[in-house]
Amino acid sequence: MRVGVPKEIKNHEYRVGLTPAAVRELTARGHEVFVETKAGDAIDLTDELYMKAGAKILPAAAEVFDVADMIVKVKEPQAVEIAMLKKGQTLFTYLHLAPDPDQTKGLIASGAVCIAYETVTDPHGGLPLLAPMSEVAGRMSIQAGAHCLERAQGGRGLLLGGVPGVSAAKVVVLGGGVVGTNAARMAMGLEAHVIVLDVSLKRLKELDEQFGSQLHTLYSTMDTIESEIVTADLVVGGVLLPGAEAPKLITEKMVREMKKGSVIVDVAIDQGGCAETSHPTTHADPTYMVHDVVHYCVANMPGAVARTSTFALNNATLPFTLALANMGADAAMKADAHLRAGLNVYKGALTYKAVADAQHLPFESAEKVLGL
Ligand SMILES: NC(=O)C1=CN([C@@H]2O[C@H](COP(=O)(O)OP(=O)(O)OC[C@H]3O[C@@H](n4cnc5c(N)ncnc54)[C@H](O)[C@@H]3O)[C@@H](O)[C@H]2O)C=CC1
Ligand SMILES: CC(=O)C(=O)O
Ligand SMILES: [Mg+2]
Repeated sequence: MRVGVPKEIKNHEYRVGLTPAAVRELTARGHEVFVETKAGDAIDLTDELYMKAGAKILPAAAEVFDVADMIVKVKEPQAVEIAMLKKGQTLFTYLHLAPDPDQTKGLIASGAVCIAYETVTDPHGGLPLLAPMSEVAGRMSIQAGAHCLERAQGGRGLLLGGVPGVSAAKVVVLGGGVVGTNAARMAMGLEAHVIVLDVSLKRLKELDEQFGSQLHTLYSTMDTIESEIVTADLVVGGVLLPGAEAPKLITEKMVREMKKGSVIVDVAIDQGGCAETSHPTTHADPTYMVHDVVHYCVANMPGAVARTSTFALNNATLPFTLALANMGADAAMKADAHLRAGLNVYKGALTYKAVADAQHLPFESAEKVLGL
C-alpha cells in the first residue's frame, strides 16, 4: 500500500502521523511511505531520518494526498486537507466529528473512508488510540492550570501545593477516566487537595483503591458538581461519552458563582467542552476570561509536547496502521470489530451513531456498509 504522511497544519501542531520507526515497520513489509518534507522538523524527526527508514520525501501536501492510498495524520483534517481527499482513499487520524458539522459534511462529500483514532475500542472497554493523548493532556492539564493560577495570567495567585502554614489549592476533576486519572495523579504529586467526580462507581472504586486517602472521590450529580465547582481553585474537565458531544456539566450560572481568578482547564473541548462557557482556543492564545474565571480550552494540548506525544501516539496506532496497510481498510475492519468501531465515514455514508444523533443526519452501520 502507498501510505502518505502530510505535515500537520493546525495552529502550533508539531506532532507527526508516523515516526521514522513506524515508517521502517511499514517499508520492511513492502509498503511505500511518502512523507511531506519537514513534517517532523520541529521535533527533530528530520527528512534524513525518514529517508533512512525507507520513506520518500515529497515537497508538498498536495502530492502526498495525490499519491497515497491511505493518509495517516494526527489532527482532524482542516478544510484545505479535506479538499485534497480522494474518493475511496483511507484517512486514519483523530476526527472529533460530533461537535464539527462542517468537517462531517466535508468528509461525507469526499467519498473517503475515514477512521477516527478516538473511537477505536479495545476488549476492556477502553479507547486505546485516545488513551495515550489523554495521558499527555491529563498530565498537562495540571501544568497549564498551575500556570493559569498565577496572578499575571488572571489567576487567583495560588501555588497548587501551598507551603507549610498555607492551604493547598483545591483541584476538582470531572471524569475519572484517562485524562482525569492522570490529572489527579499530577495534582496529588504537587500536593494539591484533589477531588474526582465520576458517574461510574466502578471507576471511583478503582481510583480509591489505587490512591487511597490522598484522593477524594465523589459520585457525579448536578448537586455534587455545583457544590465542588464553586469552591474549586482549579477545575479539570475530563468527561467523555465516546464519540458524542461532551455533556455540559458546568453551567454558566455555576461559572458566575466560581471564585474570582479560579481556573477551568476544559480538556474535553475537542468533543465540544463540558462547560457552557467553553470554546476552543489555540496554543497561540490559549486562555480567555468569563465571569472572572480563566478558561484554558486548547483542543490539541498534546501538540505542545509534540515529541513525547508523537512517540506515545505511534506506540498505540502502529498495530492498526500495519493491519490497514497489510490487509487494506475494508478487510482489516471486517476482521477486527475494535478497528471497525473507528469507522466514522465510509464512502459518503455516516457510520457513527453518536455523530449522526448529534447532527440529526442519516446513519448506516459500519457492518452494513462493509457488507457484514
Ligand atoms: N484537548 C485535548 O487536547 C485532548 C482532549 N482529550 C479529550 O478528553 C476527554 C476525556 O478523555 P478520556 O479521559 O480518554 O476519556 P475516558 O473515557 O477515559 O474517561 C471519561 C470519563 O468520564 C466519565 N463521565 C461520563 N459522564 C460523566 C458525568 N456526567 N460526570 C462525571 N464523569 C462522567 C466516564 O465515566 C469516564 O470515566 C475526551 O473528550 C477526549 O477527547 C483527550 C486528549 C487530548
Ligand atoms: C485527542 C486529541 O484531540 C489530540 O491529541 O489532539
Ligand atoms: Mg465569579
